[in-house]
Amino acid sequence: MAAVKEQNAELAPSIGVNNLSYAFPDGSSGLKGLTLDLPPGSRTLLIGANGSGKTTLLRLLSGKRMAPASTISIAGIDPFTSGLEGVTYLGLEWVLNPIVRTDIDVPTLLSSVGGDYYRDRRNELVRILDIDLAWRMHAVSDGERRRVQLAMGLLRPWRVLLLDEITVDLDLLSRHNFLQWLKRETERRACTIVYATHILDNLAEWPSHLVHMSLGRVKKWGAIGEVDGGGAAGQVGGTTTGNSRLGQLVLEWLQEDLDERGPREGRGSEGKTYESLEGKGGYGAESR
Ligand SMILES: Nc1ncnc2c1ncn2[C@@H]1O[C@H](COP(=O)(O)OP(=O)(O)OP(=O)(O)O)[C@@H](O)[C@H]1O
Repeated sequence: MAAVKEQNAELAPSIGVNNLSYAFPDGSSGLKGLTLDLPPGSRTLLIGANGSGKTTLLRLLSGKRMAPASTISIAGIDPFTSGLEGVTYLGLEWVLNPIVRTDIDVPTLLSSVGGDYYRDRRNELVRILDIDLAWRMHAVSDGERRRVQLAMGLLRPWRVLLLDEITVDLDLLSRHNFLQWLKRETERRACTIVYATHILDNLAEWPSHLVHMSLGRVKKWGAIGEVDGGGAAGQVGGTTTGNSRLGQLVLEWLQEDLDERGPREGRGSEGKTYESLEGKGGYGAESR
């Protein structure tokens, strides 16, 4: 198992940033002299105040904004000039896509982004994100909608995932399960994650690297433990602060609620699962 993890980590893309400065079209300065070297298979948390430049950096890494030549390389390739395959950026624009507010059902939506092809991933994401296949998207809550969006965005097996806080609508247990799934992805596949977030609950064991951004600069970065002298895990999500103790308590409450509810099958959701739909000759059955 350890050997598999190491092999996956070696094959995953590295992310390099070399003295990157960026000015917005209006001339204002966005980033100043950033240098980073995030290793293959790493899970990096981008930490910084509102306006510190996290989104700007992620958009540059994704190739959505053009960085000066030779300042960014992903697996050795400039993402803007070479249009890298396998880089998934999930941020605000993606969240605002109107399709997920129309009167459309979940299986059709997932099918439209390759769900029938990536069947195992689709079923796993539906389970991990606790999605009800009977939902219609014009009549779900914000968090339910976000879960379906996440399943859509993560379905294709990305090699680099750039997440700009898109878990704000998830309840504590859903977010916890989602973050654990992301961690497993980096352990079983060759992939690398950069995640900008303000929500540090349940993240103690998650990151391999931290980047601290302030006013368009990187103030500190490195492997967790090097950056903070080994203290961040306790502060971020351990049992040393009142906030994380509260987080733990809420997590347990939600888990109890879920346990009381039991599995979806047989309660109010028409008993729908992908397995049952396929068994009844429903979605995707003919392509089996
Ligand atoms: N298109 C733009 N033109 C000019 N300035 C911009 C533009 N977009 C963002 N900025 C400015 O750049 C700075 C960095 O913004 P950015 O969105 O990268 O911050 P952030 O760290 O992601 O913040 P948050 O935590 O609030 O999401 C901010 O001060 C913002 O006002």
